[in-house]
Amino acid sequence: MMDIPGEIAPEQIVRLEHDAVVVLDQRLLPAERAELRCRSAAEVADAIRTLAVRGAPAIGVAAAYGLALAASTGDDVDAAYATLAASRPTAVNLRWALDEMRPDPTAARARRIHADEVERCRRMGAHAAPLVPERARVLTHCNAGGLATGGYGSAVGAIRAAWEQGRVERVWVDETRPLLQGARLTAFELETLGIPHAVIVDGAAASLMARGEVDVVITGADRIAANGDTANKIGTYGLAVLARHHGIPLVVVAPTSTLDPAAATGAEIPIEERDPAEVSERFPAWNPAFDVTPADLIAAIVTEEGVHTHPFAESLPAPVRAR
Ligand SMILES: CSC[C@@H](O)[C@@H](O)C(=O)COP(=O)(O)O
Repeated sequence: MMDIPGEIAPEQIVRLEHDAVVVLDQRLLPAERAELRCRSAAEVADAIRTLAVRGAPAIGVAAAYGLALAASTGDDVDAAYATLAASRPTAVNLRWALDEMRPDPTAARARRIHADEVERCRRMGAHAAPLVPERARVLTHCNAGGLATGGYGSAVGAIRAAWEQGRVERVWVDETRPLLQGARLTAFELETLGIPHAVIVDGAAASLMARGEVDVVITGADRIAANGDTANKIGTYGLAVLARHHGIPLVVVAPTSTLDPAAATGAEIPIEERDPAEVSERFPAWNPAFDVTPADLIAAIVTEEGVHTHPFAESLPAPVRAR
C-alpha cells in the first residue's frame, strides 16, 4: 500500500536507534511534531507512563524496543523487563510484547514485532470493513489509529478500510476526556486520511444516537478477557450501553496481542487509575483511565484472524506468538 502524504509512518511513531528508542511525542500532537529520545529502558517506561507513546499495541512495541535497547547497551535485561512491565497496568500488549522479547531481546525481534502489529492492523481492517453499513455514520472513542498501534490503526484502520470501500459517510469523534485522544489524535489522523469527521464532546453521543445519526460504534481495546469482556478507554462502557439502548452495533477491533485468555472475565482486568489532576487541578477527582464493557454489549470482536461473535469464549482465537 502506498504511503499517504502526511500520514505518519510506523518508524516515525516509534523506532529503535543504536542508542535510543525514539518516539513521536503524542502529548504535543497535533500542534507540534516533536521526537522524544529515550536512552534507557527506564526512559522508555517514563515515556509510556506519561503517554508520550500510548495505545495498547504501540506501548507493546515501545517496550519491545526498550528491552532491545537494554540488551544492546549491556543493562540488566531482567530489571529493564520489570521497569517496562510496571509502566502501565491495563493494556496486556505491554506484557505480551515483553514476554515475546525475553528469550531473544534483539533489535531484529523488536522490529519484527512492530512490523507484525502493523500487518495485523491491515488484516483487521480488511475483516472489519464489510461490517460497516453502506453510507455509515461511524462513532469512535479515544484513539485507536496508527499512533496507537505503531501504524495503520485498529478501529481507525477498520474505518479507513471501510472508507476506501466507499462505505463511510462520516466519523463522529468522541473528544475523550480528560486527555483528548479523540479530539487531538483521531481527528488529526482522519484529517490526514481525508475522511469526513466531526469532534463531539463525550456527552453528546446519546443525543446523536437518539437523532438516528449513528449507524455503528467502532472502538479499539486494551485487554480482552476470555469471555469477551473488553477494557478500553474510560467512556467506552457508557457508549456500549447507549448503543444497546438505541439498537446500534458496537464492534471492537483489536489484534490477538490484546487478548488475555488468563483473565476469565473483565473483573480480572486491572484498571489504571491516573493522577486526579488530569481531571481537576482544583478539586478532588477520580481518574480511571479505562472501563470494562461486558461482552454482552459487544456485537463482534475483530482480530487479524477474522470476525468473532458470541459466544466469545469459543470464537476468540489464541494470542499470536512472535515469529
Ligand atoms: C489501538 S489502541 C486501543 C486502545 O489502546 C485505545 O482505545 C485506548 O484506550 C488508549 O488509551 P491510552 O490511555 O491513550 O493509552
